[in-house]
Amino acid sequence: MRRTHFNVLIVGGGAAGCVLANRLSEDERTGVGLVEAGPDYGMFDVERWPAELLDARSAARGHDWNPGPSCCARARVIGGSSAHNGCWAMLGAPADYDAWAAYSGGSWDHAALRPYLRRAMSRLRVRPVAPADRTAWHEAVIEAARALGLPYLEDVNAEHEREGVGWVPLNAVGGTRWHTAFAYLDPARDRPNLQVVARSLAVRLEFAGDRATGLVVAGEDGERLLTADTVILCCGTYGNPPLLMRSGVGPEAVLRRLGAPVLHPREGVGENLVDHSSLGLVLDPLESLHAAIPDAAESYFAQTVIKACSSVARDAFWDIHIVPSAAPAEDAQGYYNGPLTAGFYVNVMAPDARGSVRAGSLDPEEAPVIEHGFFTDAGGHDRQVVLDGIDLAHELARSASLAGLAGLTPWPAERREKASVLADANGYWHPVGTCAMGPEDDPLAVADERGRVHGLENVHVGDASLMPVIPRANTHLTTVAVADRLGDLLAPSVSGARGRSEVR
Ligand SMILES: Cc1cc2nc3c(=O)[nH]c(=O)nc-3n(C[C@H](O)[C@H](O)[C@H](O)COP(=O)(O)OP(=O)(O)OC[C@H]3O[C@@H](n4cnc5c(N)ncnc54)[C@H](O)[C@@H]3O)c2cc1C
Repeated sequence: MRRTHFNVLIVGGGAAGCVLANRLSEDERTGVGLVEAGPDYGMFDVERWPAELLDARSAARGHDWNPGPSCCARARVIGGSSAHNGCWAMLGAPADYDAWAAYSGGSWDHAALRPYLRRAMSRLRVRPVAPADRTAWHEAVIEAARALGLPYLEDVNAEHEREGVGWVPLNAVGGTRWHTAFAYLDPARDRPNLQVVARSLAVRLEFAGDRATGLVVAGEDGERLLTADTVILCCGTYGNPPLLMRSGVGPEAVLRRLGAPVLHPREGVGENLVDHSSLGLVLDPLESLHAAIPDAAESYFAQTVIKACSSVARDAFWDIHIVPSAAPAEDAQGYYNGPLTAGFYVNVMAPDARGSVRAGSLDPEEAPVIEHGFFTDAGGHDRQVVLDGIDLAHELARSASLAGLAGLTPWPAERREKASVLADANGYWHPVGTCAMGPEDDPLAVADERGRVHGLENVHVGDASLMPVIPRANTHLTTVAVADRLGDLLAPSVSGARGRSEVR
């Protein structure tokens, strides 16, 4: 029988949602609902799952929420963006996680997260790029970086390593993207106390005072109400603020403009958006590169990473990721079917700039208004970092091992100007922070160290939007670790054994 009341309702079945669904349904007395706007293709099965979501070699775009700029991509499917991402399994520097202590009364730091990060790597079956898959392009990148004095990193995630070049670890089993729906949801699917409510768009939360009583969802049969003792928001960095705003929680002026009820004003909702900003250095693939990679679509597009320190690095650890790429161009539909391209993508890993996410309207299908604010920091720190990275990318391209594979295209000096950097800016697909953890008196903070939204009794945030500081890494592993730890922190208080209400 399909339930309509749950002890815990997890809203958003993405990377974090799948982890929390697993962890909180371990207690068979806890009725858990997992609401997902997109489809659920069920247990891992090569026949049932769309090939593009299984193919780990490139990020897939066929399940995107809204057509639009690549930097706003996010997937609408069980597994969320973990089901279409690049499978890079990277960790931040210990200092990144230690910086969370200031936002959590000391309870989140590297020591607290470390076991969860390690567990995420094991559950997601992280493995190195197999020697047989390594392309001549990426072998040449390693040689070029070493020639410039960057150390070769046997393990790009080793905690003591500060800079260097190495092969990227991937959460892939063979060529299959091993995302959180397979790693976390599948092992829990048979539990009678867990129900996946797919193709159901969360419209708004219903409140009685400070307590959420339920969630209105829109599905194929129209709108219906799901009730819950506790709600955990896992709609992602772009999805949580619009849902809260439609529900009457957010900056008062924004709620009024939207025409939403002003139930729980909270200025930080949707603020503090941060992603790793980036610029590209496009190269001209030479005949030798075409010959070396006759079918680029058959290989992992991004196999190596260069971690480097800029001239304004704030500690001894990298603040730049350079992603070397030799891959087919993206076509208009977002599929990688075009001719071979080559280049370096330079990413600012500890950016100062901040942006925001707002609901576009009260219509839950309308795309959110996303302002990344890339390179808008007043001090110009982020621009300096990216230009240092672009300089390094030029040096790499000129090196003996790469110059024979791809030619430099013009990069005129005007491109260093602020206006040009702003116009060319892109992201790295790692948005975090729009429902950030922090003390109640911090206007930018939205949730406490247990993810509970300030001012609300039973609404929590459980995903990437909770991160108060972006790690110097791709964000999937950290998101999974955050959700896993929240699972431990919240399990006792959400347990159905507490008898607040029966699962019906
Ligand atoms: C193209 C791309 C490539 C990436 N590559 C990498 C990589 O290689 N390595 C890495 O570490 N990280 C990568 N990332 C980032 C990583 O995937 C994210 O950090 C991670 O998925 C964030 O998890 P989340 O749970 O916060 O959000 P998501 O995984 O996005 O999950 C949110 C879920 O909520 C659902 N949802 C949203 N709104 C609603 C609503 N109103 N009602 C119901 N459901 C809703 C969505 O459909 C989705 O399933 C990439 C991201 C993208 C977009």
